[in-house]
Amino acid sequence: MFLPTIDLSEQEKLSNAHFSDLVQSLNLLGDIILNIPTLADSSLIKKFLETHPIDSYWVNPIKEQEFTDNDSIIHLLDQGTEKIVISSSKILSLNFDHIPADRLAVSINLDQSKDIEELIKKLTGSVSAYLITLSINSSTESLSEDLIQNLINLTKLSRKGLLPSGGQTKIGIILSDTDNHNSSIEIIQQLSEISVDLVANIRSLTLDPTDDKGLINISESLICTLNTDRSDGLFTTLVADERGEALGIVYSSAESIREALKTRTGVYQSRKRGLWRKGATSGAVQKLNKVQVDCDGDSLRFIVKQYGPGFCHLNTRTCFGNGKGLTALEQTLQSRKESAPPGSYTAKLFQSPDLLHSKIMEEADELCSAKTKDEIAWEAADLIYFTLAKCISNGVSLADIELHLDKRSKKITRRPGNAKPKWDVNATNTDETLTLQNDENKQQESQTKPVPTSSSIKNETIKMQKFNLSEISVTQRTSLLQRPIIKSDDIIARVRPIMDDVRKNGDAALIKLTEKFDGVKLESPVISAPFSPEAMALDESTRLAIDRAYDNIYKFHDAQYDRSTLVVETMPGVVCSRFSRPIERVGLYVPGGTAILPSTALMLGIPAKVAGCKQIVFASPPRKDGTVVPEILYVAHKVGASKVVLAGGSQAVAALAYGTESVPKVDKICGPGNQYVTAAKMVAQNDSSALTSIDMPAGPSELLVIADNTSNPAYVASDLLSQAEHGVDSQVVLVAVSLTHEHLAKIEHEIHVQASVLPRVNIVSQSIPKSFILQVNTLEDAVKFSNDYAPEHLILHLDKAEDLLEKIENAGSVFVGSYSPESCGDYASGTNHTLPTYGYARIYSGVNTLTFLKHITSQQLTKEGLHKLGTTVMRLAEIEELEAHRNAVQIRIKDIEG
Ligand SMILES: NC(=O)c1ccc[n+]([C@@H]2O[C@H](COP(=O)([O-])OP(=O)(O)OC[C@H]3O[C@@H](n4cnc5c(N)ncnc54)[C@H](O)[C@@H]3O)[C@@H](O)[C@H]2O)c1
Ligand SMILES: N[C@H](CO)Cc1c[nH]c[nH+]1
Repeated sequence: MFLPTIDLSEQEKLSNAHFSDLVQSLNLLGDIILNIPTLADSSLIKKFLETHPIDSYWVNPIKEQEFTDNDSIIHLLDQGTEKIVISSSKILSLNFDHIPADRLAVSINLDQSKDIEELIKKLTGSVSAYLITLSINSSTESLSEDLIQNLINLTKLSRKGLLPSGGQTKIGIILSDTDNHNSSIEIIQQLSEISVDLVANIRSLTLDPTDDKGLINISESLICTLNTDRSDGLFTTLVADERGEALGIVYSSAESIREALKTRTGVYQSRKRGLWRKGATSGAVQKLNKVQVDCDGDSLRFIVKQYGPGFCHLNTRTCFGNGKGLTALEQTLQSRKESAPPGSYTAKLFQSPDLLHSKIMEEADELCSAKTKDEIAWEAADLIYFTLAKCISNGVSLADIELHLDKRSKKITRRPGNAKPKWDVNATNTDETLTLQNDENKQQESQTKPVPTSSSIKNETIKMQKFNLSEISVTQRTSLLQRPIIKSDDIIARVRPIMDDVRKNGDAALIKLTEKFDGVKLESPVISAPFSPEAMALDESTRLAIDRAYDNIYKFHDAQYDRSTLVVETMPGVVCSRFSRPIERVGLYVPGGTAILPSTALMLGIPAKVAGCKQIVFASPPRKDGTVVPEILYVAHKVGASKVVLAGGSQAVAALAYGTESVPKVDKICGPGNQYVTAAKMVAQNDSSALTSIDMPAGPSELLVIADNTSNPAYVASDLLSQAEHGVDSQVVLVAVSLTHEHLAKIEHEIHVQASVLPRVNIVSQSIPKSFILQVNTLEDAVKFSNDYAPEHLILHLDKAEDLLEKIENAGSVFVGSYSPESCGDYASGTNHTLPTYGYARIYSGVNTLTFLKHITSQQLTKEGLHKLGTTVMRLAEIEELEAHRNAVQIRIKDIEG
């Protein structure tokens, strides 16, 4: 057909209603070429598009191009230009290798180019269109046979293969005699037979069939290129919606095409009733968005926006029934927006932007944690539902979204794709970004990574997500109970080679890995007792605080140790007993990644000492100067530790499990830590050759608070923040029991205000939004949720909080009433702070004195006792067909009985 051009330097002159009308109709038919004088005049494009938003355009800088690099070309392509037209001389002198062929067109003047065949051969595969200027005699009615033959040769040459992304090279002919249009329809037809287009300026085009100024009629230009093998001469026409989904099949005639292009509505040719203006009687009218011709010119596709109940006369969306998937969801959401049945959840989402916000965040988070194919599809469906609800409530359709996607796909400059600091899961833990391969590069990267600062986040409200138990489904409740999935397999795959390295290469590996992960080059990885007084020197107040904490923790853990032997005579002459013995050698891990925790040294060292472990070895990541903090060394000294290993993560766990030249192998490894520490403990426990056990999985800190209207909002907020500050992966939960709106708002306000001034605001501003408030109506619901969640810490901010204790089934440690902040348990009241997380409180206890003990049973039978029990034992051995067992009793019984 033709490729229309518009000279943007003339747009002032052209801007009138007739011109706009023409532009809109040309936009229905395909690409429009925008001529600008030079690349420096690209502002003309912006100005034009502001008043004439067209879907797809090429840019043709028509004067000799003065650029020496192609930055301005890339900029235009990034902005949405479909193709840029470059002159043949420029395209050969500059390097356009990194611009896809699809986006480049070449202008060639046939009279001035000496060896056009050679040129086309050179450019094949690098460009997708040629605009060839021909000078022909203005009185020529049609193109000469020679010229046509010449063009056929060029066409064949330039279309030797298909383009890299499919399709064939486009060829447009610019006739240098632009003022003679009389013959143009014939020429268009001639050219279309060899699949070449005429390039025609908008000034030479018209929509008016009665126009006698010799202009080219747009509708006739289209019609003359179509062919049909139907006996009725009609063209099969596929009608599709804005997203390309087929609505039905109809027919078009020359007359209906003229009408459709003129009115820009769906007009077709009914085989029974003649010209058919779709929706004229039913109201289901169509706005015409595009008219496309198929690859061999015998059928059409009309892209339309369908109004009314649907395209089909049966009132369905399409002649093939109603849509499904995204289309159906969009329709449902749209109809809920217009009129929702009572109780509709979707309608509620439309009315509550906060709820919608929370759900989108929640679903995005769940999608990130999903692992299996099914889980991912399920979570993605949830996220799409809530995302589309947000779109529809704001008048955004799926087609609008797809338009953006298509626009983006045109960018040839790729964005770096980094996450914003707020969402960068590695932003606060530089260690996390390290991988086993390419560690050095990554380490540099992580050190320069921006971490959100208090000033960068102070404008955002730091708030938890909010749910109401009475409004969520059972599945949603279950998902609230889940912690972010631990990617055990991935992490285990990371820690195994580290552990193998330490196992094989001992101290050398430990020193190397400490340099790699903690950035410290050590001479020796171990400090041995007696520790130097200078290395554990403390100021008075610190020493007193540690001593006070030590005494309380010691007192409570000592009281747990029942040193007596349990003796039970199960029947006369049969005495069974049980006594405990300390585990001989224990390794105690004290975390030191995001915060150094001497309190953990107390929590692990004291019960080990109380139990009487003979060898206590601490491990903790060293400080940057290669030392360990004096507080940890002081505690190590107080509990009688023999060594402190200056290492963290999985390498420290491996050294304790297998031993190295300077680290003694231990029998049990205890202590909390990040995912690498936890995974390494699990690997060590499962390696029978290490013969090592562990305490439990003690991962990222957790807290659940149950609060009623008697609670103090400031206290509640302070408790939640105290655990949220541990790490970006900490999770805190507030179960609000019939809280008034005002009370809950006060707590939320306190959370934001207190969080904003914390030194670790960068951490809480990430962990708090991942945490949630659950509003419940009754205390029973609150306790049930808490028991199902099995939190590491549980705080009861309730009237008569102590009465609730008997109902608590699963929790690591409970804090009763408003004067029992969790921090007391973290440091000094006496209970242990190394507690099960991830819901393991269902099955594990926190660290206690028994953690460091094992129990041995013993028994002694008298002659009479054996005589009495003998027949029972022999019969059971007989049942199991274990003759030697039976015999060991019988041989004695025989003697006893003589
Ligand atoms: N559940 C409990 O009882 C309890 C008690 C105290 C602390 N905690 C938790 O313990 C955790 C402590 O974690 P942390 O990171 O601060 O200290 P950490 O000592 O557990 O881990 C730091 C070490 O991790 C290793 N590491 C880091 N990135 C690595 C990578 N990419 N590959 C291999 N190894 C890597 C390094 O060797 C580093 O020394 C926190 O989540 C905190 O909430 C839990
Ligand atoms: N709350 C942590 C256990 O999850 C322990 C701790 C150490 N220091 C402060 N707190």
